[in-house]
Amino acid sequence: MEISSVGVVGAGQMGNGIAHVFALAGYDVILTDVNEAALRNAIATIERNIERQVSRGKVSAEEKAAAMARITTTLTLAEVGPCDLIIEAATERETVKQAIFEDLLPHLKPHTILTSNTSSISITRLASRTDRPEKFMGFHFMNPVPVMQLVELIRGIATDQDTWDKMHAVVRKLGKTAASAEDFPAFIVNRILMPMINEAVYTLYEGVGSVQSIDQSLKLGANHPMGPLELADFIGLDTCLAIMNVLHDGLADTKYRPCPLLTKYVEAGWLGRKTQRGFYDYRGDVPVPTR
Ligand SMILES: CC(=O)CC(=O)SCCNC(=O)CCNC(=O)[C@H](O)C(C)(C)COP(=O)(O)OP(=O)(O)OC[C@H]1O[C@@H](n2cnc3c(N)ncnc32)[C@H](O)[C@@H]1OP(=O)(O)O
Ligand SMILES: NC(=O)C1=CN([C@@H]2O[C@H](COP(=O)(O)OP(=O)(O)OC[C@H]3O[C@@H](n4cnc5c(N)ncnc54)[C@H](OP(=O)(O)O)[C@@H]3O)[C@@H](O)[C@H]2O)C=CC1
Repeated sequence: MEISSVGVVGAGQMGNGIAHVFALAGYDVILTDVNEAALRNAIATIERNIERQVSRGKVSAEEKAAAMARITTTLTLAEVGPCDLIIEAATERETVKQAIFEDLLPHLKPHTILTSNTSSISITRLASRTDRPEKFMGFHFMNPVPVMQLVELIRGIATDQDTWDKMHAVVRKLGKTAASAEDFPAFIVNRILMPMINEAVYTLYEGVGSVQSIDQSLKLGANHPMGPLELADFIGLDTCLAIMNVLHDGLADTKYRPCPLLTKYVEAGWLGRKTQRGFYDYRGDVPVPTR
């Protein structure tokens, strides 16, 4: 069956980016969240980001209007159940994701494919709690979704070939490129990226460099578009810590232990850009390092 309707659960920075690219590619999108303000902010963000593409001549005004008209929002999770494809993009916590899939089960169509945008959590374990582990896989977009070319596709132990092929076809229709990963903690991108970010936080914690010198070193010395601390703030420090914990627990190797300074920032509620404060303070005109 052709996929035409897509349900996106969680309207944070990833959920809004995912809704954006699917709507522009011609899919009907229903976006849901537990938080009404998150839904309102998501629509405003999508509008702004597509307008940016219009102003750069990448998208026409007609395409923008058609894409915006394809997105609806709801606070009722059950309403996304009948979609052909569901992408869960809620907070990086296994209990949250399990509860979402459990609540969705009675409302699904028999053919509905379930996916998670998780950065690190076991696809096989999430799938095993549903009635369709063969129609379940990891569908991992990169941030910012409208800009980044890669989508990591993760095969759970039970994912069948038809589901796998269908998601590859969806990635092609989005104009993006798929990378295949087996289901081990944090898959490929975050298995490599997050220990680097964590090491940057240790470098700060041990006083080897300041926020500014660490970020400048990787930007000018290794040609990274963002420094690792700037990138951590961009991803969300809660998400970075959650991924490190999955690596640490799942691979049982002390080389993945999260830096205590990262934990401290998260405990303070300084989660990066989304809360206006992290390794930088974003409340003024320009970001100011907090250490
Ligand atoms: C944690 C996980 O599970 C996995 C992850 O996602 S890890 C994080 C992966 N992401 C990264 O590593 C991002 C690293 N940073 C970058 O690549 C760049 O800094 C960046 C692309 C985010 C911004 O690039 P920049 O050159 O500083 O900014 P800017 O010039 O404003 O933007 C570049 C282009 O993207 C567009 N853009 C930026 N954000 C956008 C958005 N949200 N929506 C639409 N377009 C956007 C801009 O309009 C611009 O388009 P043109 O090329 O047509 O001019
Ligand atoms: N940030 C990144 O760079 C990337 C993140 N990811 C992954 O994407 C997912 C989302 O991350 P991100 O968008 O950054 O996180 P955000 O914190 O920006 O957004 C998460 C959203 O999910 C909402 N939410 C929480 N519980 C539920 C629920 N039960 N039902 C519906 N919505 C819920 C939150 O609401 P509230 O705020 O009220 O709790 C919030 O609006 C995570 O799994 C993350 O690991 C993947 C790639 C990159």
